[in-house]
Amino acid sequence: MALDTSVCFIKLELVNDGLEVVDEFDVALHVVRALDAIKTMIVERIERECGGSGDINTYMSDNIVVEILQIGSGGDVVDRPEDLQDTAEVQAEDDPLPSEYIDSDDVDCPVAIRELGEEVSVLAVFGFCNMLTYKDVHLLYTLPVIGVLSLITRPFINRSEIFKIAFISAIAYVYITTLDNYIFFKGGWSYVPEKMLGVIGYVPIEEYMFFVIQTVLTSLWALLCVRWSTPCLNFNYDKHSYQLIRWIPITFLAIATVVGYIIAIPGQSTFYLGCVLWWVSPVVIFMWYGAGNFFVKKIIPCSFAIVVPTLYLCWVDQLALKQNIWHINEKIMLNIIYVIEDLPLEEAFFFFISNVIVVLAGTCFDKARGMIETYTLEYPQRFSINWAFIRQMFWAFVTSEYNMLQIVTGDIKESIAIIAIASKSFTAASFLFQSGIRLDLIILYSFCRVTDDMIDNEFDVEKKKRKFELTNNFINELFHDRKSDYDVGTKPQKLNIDWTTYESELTDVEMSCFRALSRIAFYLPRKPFEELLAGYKWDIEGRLIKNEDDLLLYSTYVAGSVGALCVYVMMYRCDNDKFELVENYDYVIKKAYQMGQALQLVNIARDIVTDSETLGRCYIPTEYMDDEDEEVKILCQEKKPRSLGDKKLKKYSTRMIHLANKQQLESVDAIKCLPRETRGSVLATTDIYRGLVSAIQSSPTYPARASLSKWNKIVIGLYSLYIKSIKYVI
Ligand SMILES: CC(C)=CCC/C(C)=C/CC/C(C)=C/CC/C(C)=C/[C@@H]1[C@@H](COP(=O)(O)OP(=O)(O)O)[C@]1(C)CC/C=C(\C)CC/C=C(\C)CCC=C(C)C
Repeated sequence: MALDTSVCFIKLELVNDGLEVVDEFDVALHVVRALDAIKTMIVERIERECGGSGDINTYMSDNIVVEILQIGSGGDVVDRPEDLQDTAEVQAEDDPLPSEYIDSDDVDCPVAIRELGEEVSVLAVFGFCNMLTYKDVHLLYTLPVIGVLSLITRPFINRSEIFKIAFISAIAYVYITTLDNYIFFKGGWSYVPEKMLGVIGYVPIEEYMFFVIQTVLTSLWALLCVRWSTPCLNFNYDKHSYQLIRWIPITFLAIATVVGYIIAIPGQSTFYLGCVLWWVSPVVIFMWYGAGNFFVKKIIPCSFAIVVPTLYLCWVDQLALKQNIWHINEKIMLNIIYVIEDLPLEEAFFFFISNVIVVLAGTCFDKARGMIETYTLEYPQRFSINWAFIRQMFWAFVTSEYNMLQIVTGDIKESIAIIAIASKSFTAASFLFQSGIRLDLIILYSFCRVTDDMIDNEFDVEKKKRKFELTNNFINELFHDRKSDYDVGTKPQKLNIDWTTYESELTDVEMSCFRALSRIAFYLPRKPFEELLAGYKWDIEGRLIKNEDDLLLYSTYVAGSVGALCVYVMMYRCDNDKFELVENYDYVIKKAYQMGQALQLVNIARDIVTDSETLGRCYIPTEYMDDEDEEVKILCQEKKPRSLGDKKLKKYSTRMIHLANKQQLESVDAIKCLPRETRGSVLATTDIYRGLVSAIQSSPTYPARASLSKWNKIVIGLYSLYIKSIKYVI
């Protein structure tokens, strides 16, 4: 066995009123504690000499090996540490063993012990084998976990998340550094110098690294746990319960601060617990004030975000304690409860509470961002790393939701319900975007959906026309002050829309979608909405599609326009304000139109049968048909698409799919021009939708309404998000 031998001197003093052993040299004490043989011998010796009984805790260490070569007896003091500094063999040859020599079965290195009346001293040469250092703990147990989490969270990391993690790490660093130095200074923790890179103040360098490492690790994990819900769904508008949830925990935390301060007496068993309580509670009080209600609404994902890293870090800590990398002074702990072997309650509590702080700090950030994204009019600053935005974040954090208009969240809830029912694919895809983009895409989707349904599902032609007129008026009112087709605003403004006409003629759900759109319309251009309406008009008039130019024009109206609007959402809501100035903006918008066309072509290729059967519509270019009049009659009047036969239906759909593929191929590279954080998600969204192509083509007959299984959507989505997108993000 390869041994890295060292010499150390251990002094054990017998305290007069008992036989307590006081350590002066921590490292050596670890050795003593690690060795049953030494413990037994010392206790026997103490009992023989002093008539008392010793109580020395024993910790068997896997990686410290010791052989006891020499023991001083009575006044015969062995005082030659130099002799022992060489090697065990030299020591053994030079000095014949005294009678008290203890031969231990399971140790390899020499130890000499001497006694000085009431004082027992141990001179020990011990060896470390395969010993972990604090640096190794990071290299083996914390940094690889961060590496894995970074890979998993890569598509969801944006400037805002980086800013959040950096901000929390900086605060945690300053805050915990002070506490840690204080506890080390008061002797609460000690460490083995050989196992550290060095010390700054009272704290090892690796410990400073640990503050940041823990914050990053827990924040990345928390991101995976908590990012899936739209922030405004976690707002509490009930003032009474809001105040209870806010003040009851704050009262307890205030008491904990005072109690912690009182019991944090250096050298006492309550010192560690007291320090943690009085240091940590005030900061939790501050965060709970602004985000406690938000946290409670997300209690399940937040708990998961706290508990998993806490358990993991406890396990790593126990490992390090076992390896004697650091040591907690038993005198400053209650010493009653050990969570698991070697791990005292206070230590586990320290990890728990520090993770609570990290997750709660993230929640504060998410709540503030949620307020800003939901109440754009009240919080007009876009994300930017500057004082104006940070100030806005602070006000959004301290503001109680019940003081804000609840109808805003009500409208968003309606929009979420609409997308959830109408499209599983878009619902799933929406979760791939960060919360602000997700929210506005959902608002956009539901507006498009309800207006499209007004045309498709309304069988009374007059009513249909009236609803179209209302929508047209609404768009005109919304964009009346725009100077050009693609003119957009950068700051939200109060709108002068007379809602009474709409309220009397639209359903509640439609009203919600109209109101929700009106709140985000300031940064959207007018033209794509006009095109969308042109597409609806096409449908109302039952206009036929004569050729591929017509097909592309119709697709531009109903879907290209949507693609362009999606780009505006992503540009405005992304976490990079430079996107206002992107040079090739026109190019991206043109390509977004093309991508929209590609998806609409897939949609038409899939829905030949349902469009005919349910709506009496035909989007197949009539130039494809062998007998135009006959086939249009079958599809639009008789509504019997199957009578065309599978072969023909497949032929038409295949031609349209070819056109879709061409549009998709020509546009997909423009994804590179979108904000980085959205690229993977856009690719996944469009790929999931385009997955319908293989569903249509793999069916031997023309399917009624081809769809993808949930599993297939997941596989395509993950592949696009993690693998295919690499080309577009680097
Ligand atoms: C992730 C997410 C929530 C996205 C929302 C996108 C959005 C706002 C879609 C609107 C959909 C809609 C209802 C439009 C009305 C007209 C219509 C029916 C269009 C067809 C959509 C299909 O939806 P669905 O399957 O639910 O329709 P039916 O049940 O058949 O009635 C369309 C096929 C249009 C879809 C088009 C897009 C989502 C645009 C895609 C383009 C981009 C995201 C831009 C990419 C950018 C570059 C630079 C390439």
